[in-house]
Amino acid sequence: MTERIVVGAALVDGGRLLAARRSAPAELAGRWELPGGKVETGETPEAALVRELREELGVSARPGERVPGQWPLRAPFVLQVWTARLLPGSAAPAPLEDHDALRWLAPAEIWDVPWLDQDVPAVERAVAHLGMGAKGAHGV
Ligand SMILES: Nc1nc2c([nH]c(=O)n2[C@H]2C[C@H](O)[C@@H](COP(=O)(O)OP(=O)(O)OP(=O)(O)O)O2)c(=O)[nH]1
Repeated sequence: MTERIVVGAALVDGGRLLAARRSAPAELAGRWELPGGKVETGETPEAALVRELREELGVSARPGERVPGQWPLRAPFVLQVWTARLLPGSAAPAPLEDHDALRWLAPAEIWDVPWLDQDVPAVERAVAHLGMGAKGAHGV
């Protein structure tokens, strides 16, 4: 089966990472994820990221670099993560679709939310990549 990419944004502003709580489907609702979504045919992951952040959060964002690695989701999907920043003049993020809460997490708060299980390694890598690791914060 051909792999399909879900892009997740490690959206950072003021040294904090945005986490979004899913409102659907039932098996994912209440858990936290990196905002994003499926890359469509003919679309680059970066373009998908910008589109999804506009649709889901109402923001104007620019993608940064890819966080190395990819993480398996329900087949055929795999999660890839890009860093992202809000463009000057962007609206503040709002949970317009798919989510019912948003939080900007400071480094010491990254593990305060129940991330989707499959997102945990991706968030770990993103946080390390961004230099946001808080000593002793995870699993202690
Ligand atoms: N956006 C996002 N989706 C994730 C993450 N982790 C994870 O397991 N998923 C799953 C949830 C969904 O089954 C799938 C992404 O689909 P989605 O519903 O967000 O994407 P979409 O907006 O393109 O949705 P669709 O209407 O085309 O189905 O990947 C994550 O960190 N971010």
